[in-house]
Amino acid sequence: MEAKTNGPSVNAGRVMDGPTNPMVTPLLTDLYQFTMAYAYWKAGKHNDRAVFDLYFRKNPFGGEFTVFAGLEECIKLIANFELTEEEISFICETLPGSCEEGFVKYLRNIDCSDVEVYAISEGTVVFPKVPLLRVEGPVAVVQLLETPVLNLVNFASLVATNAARHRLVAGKSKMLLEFGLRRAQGPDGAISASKYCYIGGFDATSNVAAGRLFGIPLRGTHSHAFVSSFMSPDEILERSLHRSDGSSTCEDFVSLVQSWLSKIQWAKALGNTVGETNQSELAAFTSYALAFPNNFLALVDTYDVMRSGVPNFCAVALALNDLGYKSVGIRLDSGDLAYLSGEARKIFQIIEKEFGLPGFGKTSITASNDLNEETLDALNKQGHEVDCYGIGTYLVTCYAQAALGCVFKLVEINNQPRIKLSEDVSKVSIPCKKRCYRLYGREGYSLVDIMTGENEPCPKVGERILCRHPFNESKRAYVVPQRVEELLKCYWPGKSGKVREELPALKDIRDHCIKQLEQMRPDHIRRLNPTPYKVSVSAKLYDFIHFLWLNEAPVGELQ
Ligand SMILES: Nc1ncnc2c1ncn2[C@@H]1O[C@H](COP(=O)(O)OP(=O)(O)OP(=O)(O)O)[C@@H](O)[C@H]1O
Ligand SMILES: O=P(O)(O)OC[C@H]1O[C@H](OP(=O)(O)OP(=O)(O)O)[C@H](O)[C@@H]1O
Ligand SMILES: O=C(O)c1cccnc1
Ligand SMILES: [Mg+2]
Repeated sequence: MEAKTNGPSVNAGRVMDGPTNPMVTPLLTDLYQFTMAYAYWKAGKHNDRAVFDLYFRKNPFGGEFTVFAGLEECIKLIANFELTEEEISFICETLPGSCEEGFVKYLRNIDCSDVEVYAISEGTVVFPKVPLLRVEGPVAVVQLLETPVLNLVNFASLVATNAARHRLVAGKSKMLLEFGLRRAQGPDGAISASKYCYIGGFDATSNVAAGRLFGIPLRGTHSHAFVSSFMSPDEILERSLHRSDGSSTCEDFVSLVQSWLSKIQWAKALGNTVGETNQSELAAFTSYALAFPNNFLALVDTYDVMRSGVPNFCAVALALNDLGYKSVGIRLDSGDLAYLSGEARKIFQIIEKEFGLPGFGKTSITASNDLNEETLDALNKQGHEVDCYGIGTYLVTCYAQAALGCVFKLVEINNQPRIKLSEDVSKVSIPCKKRCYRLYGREGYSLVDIMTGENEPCPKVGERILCRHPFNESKRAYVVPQRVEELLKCYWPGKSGKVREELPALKDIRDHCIKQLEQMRPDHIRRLNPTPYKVSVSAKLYDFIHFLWLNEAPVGELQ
């Protein structure tokens, strides 16, 4: 998917590429956003100044943290938010009833030059109720943005969180490869998953288009088809291989491999356990090594991992070693990955000693096959020798949870705070245009996020501040922050004249995310029964929420 756009935007005097996916246009919204725009316009309300918060109510995957992602794409949408004549005609034909000419003129002129977007930096660890984006502007335009920005943030944050959770279970030292393209929900699901899994802490992807679009490292092995496509070593016609230093040429690499295989078969250290291996598999490995002598990695489970795949790999690796090449390793794609990785490791260590190959015991073992958080956790508990995981289906489809559930709620209009009530307290919105801070304690961990009204003084280092649960009167705590971080930064200044935050490079977003997770208190991010992170409001905002709540909630009458 090429990063094509409707053309660079000149909105607000800025030039910025459009979203990655050219389908992301102002029409990628729900019909009701356009019907409301028409009704606002009819009522002369379309330019009322509205403030909306984008937030979620519950962390995904039974956890207590979320990684925020998708911001760059939102800003690119906003920067390029203009309707073409064809799009305007389509909207007018589509709206129920007739569409007045004045509305057509209005649509011709809409853009986001008068919209302000404050957001938390992409890759930040975030929590329920805290706005990830605060979008302010003419109500009709901001409503049109609701659906696309939710679409751009929901999956991005969900899959980045899923990736981060896989990273936490796998541990820092393991290599994580995203293999999901074939199983993802369509092309955009796949491209998005590759991008946001990288942010969440994966090292590389197999998705070539994502590698090209975003500069994500590309990695891969080979498939069973490659192995089973060979019938016998006689098929290999070009058998010569230069030494790695170019000093000489081995004219018959196939025979060299065969001679190493028989040495392995006779090796006492291996207890004469290696019998006849599958020769078509050996042919496939030999052929792959001839193609990639510097990057030889073999999928060893096509026929029999221990009886054939591993000894065949070792024979080819030893032959490559004779010519000065270091092999990469093996991939296991079935069976008991804990057991097989342990057995393969033993063989590598024996070969290191028996044939004097320093480092061969550390040959890399990649595992794949329906892996997920649970299987990684089970492997850790059993003990294993896997160095690298290739993970597809469960990761990119977010199998454990279908959606994040971010919402976009009106919190102020024409400077009047608004609230949305609900029988379910967790669904009551937090009114007002707000500022949000993260307060850090003595040990360097963040203690609490606090939301305040826009004009309240900012919490200060060393000064005690009361942090209140937004809805539960008895839950409150004093905090003396050692560090205060303002969470919402200006990413699209509209006409405010403020300086726009730069959109960081993907690698920097990933580094930020990894650092954020390292700085979390471990009990917030553990898998089993994690501790909820505290999200609070200032005393003043608390009082105001409850004043507005009482004001808006009709008093019932008992009969
Ligand atoms: N030691 C282990 N502990 C827990 N789960 C494991 C372990 N080893 C492998 N698994 C998981 O068990 C499942 C095995 O799946 P399945 O039975 O479909 O595959 P298989 O029989 O190994 O291979 P295939 O049918 O593809 O040849 C996979 O999800 C895999 O990730
Ligand atoms: O298992 P996932 O996490 O989705 O990872 C990707 C899988 O895709 C490939 O094989 P594919 O599933 O296409 O075939 P196979 O299972 O029959 O090997 C690969 O060998 C992995 O098993
Ligand atoms: O490169 C691989 O091994 C790979 C890529 C995608 C899916 N399964 C495996
Ligand atoms: Mg599979």
